[in-house]
Amino acid sequence: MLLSRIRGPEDLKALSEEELHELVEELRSEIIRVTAETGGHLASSLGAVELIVALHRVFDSPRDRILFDVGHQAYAHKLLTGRQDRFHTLRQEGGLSGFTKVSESEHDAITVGHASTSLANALGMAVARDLQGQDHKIVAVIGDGALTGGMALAALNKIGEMGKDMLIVLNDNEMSISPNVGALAGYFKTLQVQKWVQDAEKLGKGFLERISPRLFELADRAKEATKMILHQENPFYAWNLRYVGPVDGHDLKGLVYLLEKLKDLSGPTLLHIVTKKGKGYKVAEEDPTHWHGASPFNPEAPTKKKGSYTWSLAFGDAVTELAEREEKLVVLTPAMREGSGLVRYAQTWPDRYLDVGIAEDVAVTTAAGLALAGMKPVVAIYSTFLQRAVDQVIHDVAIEKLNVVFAIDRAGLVGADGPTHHGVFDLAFLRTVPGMQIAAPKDALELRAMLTAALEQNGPVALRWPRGAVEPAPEGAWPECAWGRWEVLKPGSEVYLLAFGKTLGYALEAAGADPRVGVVNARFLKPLDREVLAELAANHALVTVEDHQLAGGFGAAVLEALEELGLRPEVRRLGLPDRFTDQGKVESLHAKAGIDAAGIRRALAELGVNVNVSA
Ligand SMILES: CC(=O)c1sc(CCOP(=O)(O)OP(=O)(O)O)c(C)[n+]1Cc1cnc(C)nc1N
Ligand SMILES: [Mg+2]
Repeated sequence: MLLSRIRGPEDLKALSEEELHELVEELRSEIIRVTAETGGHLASSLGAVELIVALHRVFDSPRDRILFDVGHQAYAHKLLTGRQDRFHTLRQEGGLSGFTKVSESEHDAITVGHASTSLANALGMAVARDLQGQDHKIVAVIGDGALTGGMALAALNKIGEMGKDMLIVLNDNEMSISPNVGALAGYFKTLQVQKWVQDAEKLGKGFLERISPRLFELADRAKEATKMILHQENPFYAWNLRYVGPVDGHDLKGLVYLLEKLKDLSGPTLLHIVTKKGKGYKVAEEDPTHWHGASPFNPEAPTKKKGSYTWSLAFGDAVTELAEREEKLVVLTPAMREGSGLVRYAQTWPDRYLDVGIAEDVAVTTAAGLALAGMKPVVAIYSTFLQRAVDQVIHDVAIEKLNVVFAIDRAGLVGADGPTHHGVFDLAFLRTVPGMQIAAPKDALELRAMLTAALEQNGPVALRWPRGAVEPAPEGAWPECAWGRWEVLKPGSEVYLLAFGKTLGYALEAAGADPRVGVVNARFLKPLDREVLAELAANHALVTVEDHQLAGGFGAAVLEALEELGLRPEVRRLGLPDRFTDQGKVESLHAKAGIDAAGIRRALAELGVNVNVSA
């Protein structure tokens, strides 16, 4: 295996052109083999293999800095930079990250997982290089999806003004997770007309010249004229970038040739390459959305396994039904149609569906505009990605008390994607916002009840639910919601478990049938149900449990309320400690954090209540 001879990118320099092509094939096979076991971002990484081989052939990492936006397409980069032996641990607890990570390798220039950060990082590194009199190269690889993010475009604006030496490679596969959206994506397609012209030119050049040099000359002029027209609108020129492309992102020889030519040019250059997401693996090429984030699969007979019914689908079914009778409902997503369970909704209500691209800030403020104009917007957004729009929540939605509903998916620890994707900070930044109401349904039926009630509130509402499976609610079921009220599910004589969201299951398991331990579905964090809290706190110890950072979370809110109520029961707070939680299976991460049933029982024991496990 040629790949096994590659201990680092320097080993690529000695390979022949033929060996480089052989290496590309071996990399693809290894990516498929391992991702089939671990799951991961298969299609994106398959599409970037030639580019990554060419980059490491031409540039000198780690002296030269190669940045990958999102970092999910960088499996070949990991394999070429000394991590083959650990590649099988990809996305596992204690294993390699699924993204680039500075602490993992000197070849990983940035720690990522959220999109659109590579260009500002590259700008900072270029300014630092020049201030320190260094002369290494800086390359940022950014996808067409990531380029829909505002911070990427804003960084381009500054990069163009400063004119710093760097190479930006736009990896254009016309895909985000679902097909890419936005005017730029449409424009890129027209530029690809050029690529088509180039390909046709390659085919027709000799033929035309033989037939009629005059005809060839006319065709050549027509091509140049087309390019001029296209280039005139080329926004990259407006950003003072040298634009090169579009070129075939799988033509290894052509890429190496171009990168050699471009690497020493002064100023910022944008190389636009066109790739096929999922390249080299038929099922992934045919359905790059499904194979974007692949679950473990049989590489010999890859099938699209029908997953379990999830919270995302429960939300998607609910809004799809609700839109029937709620004509002002509009659902927005920042590029997460599949992840937020919105495929059915988007097909059923296309006029009331908005995918704004990877632009969470735009999603929230567009929702504000919709609300100001009399509509009922629901922003479907992952907890971790909502972090991108905190100011928009405060400034554009909350100050005017707009009724925007935030349907927060992936709340809590999410597993293999690790610290860049865990949704564990939203309660802390949301509950400080005046007028924001926050709730977590215990099941799909309660989600429906809360969703309908949320759309009638005066002001913003955040509903949050975890990644994972849930029992479906009966179609057409729209129960009432006792808004703001907690639900005592089990009485207890000595202590009450106040569980928020996902941890309710653990609390019920921990309490078992022990008569001393009560369990509350503390489904409202803001407003807290102070009436029930005061009643329970009067003569019981309390244990709060949440799948969120302890700092600023549900337990903190309970402590603050107890202080305001002048009550001092014994309290234990269970949640995530003040550090980032690494990747791993969610159940294992919950056990490590002590928010599972065993952890809750340990807290009960500290309070003198040893639950009989067999009870
Ligand atoms: C991994 C992850 O969370 C991905 S990968 C991806 C599509 C990126 O498209 P791009 O064209 O840049 O790359 P491609 O896959 O090669 O086509 C999205 C939207 N996400 C979710 C997402 C959403 N929002 C933000 C801020 N960051 C991320 N990472
Ligand atoms: Mg893309």
